[in-house]
Amino acid sequence: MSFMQALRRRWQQADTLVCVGLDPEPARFPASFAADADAVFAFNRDIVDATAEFACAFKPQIAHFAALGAEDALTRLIAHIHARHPEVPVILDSKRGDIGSTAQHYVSEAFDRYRADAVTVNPYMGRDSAQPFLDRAERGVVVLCRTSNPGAGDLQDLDVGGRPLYQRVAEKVANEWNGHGNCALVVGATWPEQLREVRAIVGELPLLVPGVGAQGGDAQAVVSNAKSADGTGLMINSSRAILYASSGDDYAEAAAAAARALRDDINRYR
Ligand SMILES: O=C(O)c1cc(=O)[nH]c(=O)n1[C@@H]1O[C@H](COP(=O)(O)O)[C@@H](O)[C@H]1O
Repeated sequence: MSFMQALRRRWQQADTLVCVGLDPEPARFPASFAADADAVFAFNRDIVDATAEFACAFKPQIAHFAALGAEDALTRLIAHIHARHPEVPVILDSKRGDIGSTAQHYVSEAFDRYRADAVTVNPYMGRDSAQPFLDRAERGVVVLCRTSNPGAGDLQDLDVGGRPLYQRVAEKVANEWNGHGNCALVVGATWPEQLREVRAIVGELPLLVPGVGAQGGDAQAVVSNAKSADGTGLMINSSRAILYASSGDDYAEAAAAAARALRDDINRYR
């Protein structure tokens, strides 16, 4: 099953638009992990098992693993998700983009080494840098459009022929890069107005929306501005607010409660 099929099925069957972000920071793990040599895997596994029923996708962020030399933990974590929660697709957040010959290696990294179902991609280098990802029709390609950070507008709002660059990115991806129907866009929850504009441009294209929780984005504003016509179309990501909901022994229950609360909050406005 392709990433897009799995995502749509998950939206319908589990009735959730929550993407659970997996951004390990060992300093924030509960004290019980201090002596665990495999803490990065074990903590994330527990979070995954506790939150899977509320998740339309999991999104491990690669730098959080690579900086710790924990690539092996990432490999095993994604394998664990596929084995135990095969209905929940995995988006590897690596924001790649390079000349085509190098991009091929990033494609292998995401899809063959880590076995992710989708990957985040930076469009700055243009179509040929994204093409090796786009060619893997069964995998998702989630392209940065209007990111959640305070400086997003520095480049993404630059005027390009009377329209901001991020709107051009949205148009290009929806109309030119999506030949295999495997594209999605990243638009931050911190920008409700831009979410509305992007939704108007891209029709039913799925949007990955990070920025609720720790970055302060508002779920109601996201849903009312950016849901698709059938009340889906969104992967609303929260990482730290779920992962570190409690630093006590109840970390897994607290993560599940946070994911459930976000799901319910989102569903109230769909
Ligand atoms: O591509 C992303 O996932 C992403 C894009 C963006 O515009 N903003 C953004 O925060 N992210 C990622 O989404 C996650 C947000 O984490 P929290 O702020 O803890 O929920 C991090 O892994 C970021 O790297």
